[in-house]
Amino acid sequence: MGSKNRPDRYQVGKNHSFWQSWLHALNGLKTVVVEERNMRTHLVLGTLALIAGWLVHLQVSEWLWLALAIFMVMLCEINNTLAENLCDLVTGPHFHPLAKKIKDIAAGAVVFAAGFAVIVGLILFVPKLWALVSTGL
Ligand SMILES: Nc1ncnc2c1ncn2[C@@H]1O[C@H](COP(=O)(O)OP(=O)(O)OP(=O)(O)O)[C@@H](O)[C@H]1O
Repeated sequence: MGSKNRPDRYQVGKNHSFWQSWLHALNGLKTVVVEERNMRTHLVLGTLALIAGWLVHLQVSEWLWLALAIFMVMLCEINNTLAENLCDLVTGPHFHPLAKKIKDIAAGAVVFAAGFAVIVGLILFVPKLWALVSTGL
């Protein structure tokens, strides 16, 4: 059955099972990836950071910091998408100062988390790259 004909297409009540909740949650994540270019950028950068971590043999605690940084950015981007969609639902195509405030704050949270990720990246990778360069010289 195509997605357009699924019985839950116009569902407004509670989910009937754990699996239905799970499917809707996965669908929400897919929507963020498909609709938000910034989320795809975060995914690419996060993957590159994981590959870099594997190349420089991060320790377990370092992997945890890296994972935290990546997840924080993505969580904030998901939240940002949520705020954008809620504002668009309420205001439609019209300007509203509160919509601007909400969207700008949600975007600010992404920048804040990205700043944390940059700091974590610098702390983890700069010493290892420095050690590689200095042993290579
Ligand atoms: N209805 C509105 N009323 C007032 N300002 C708005 C409204 N919609 C958008 N804006 C302003 O335009 C900016 C961009 O809008 P929006 O967040 O929808 O686009 P976006 O390109 O998806 O943003 P992002 O780069 O954060 O993902 C907002 O941060 C906000 O400043």
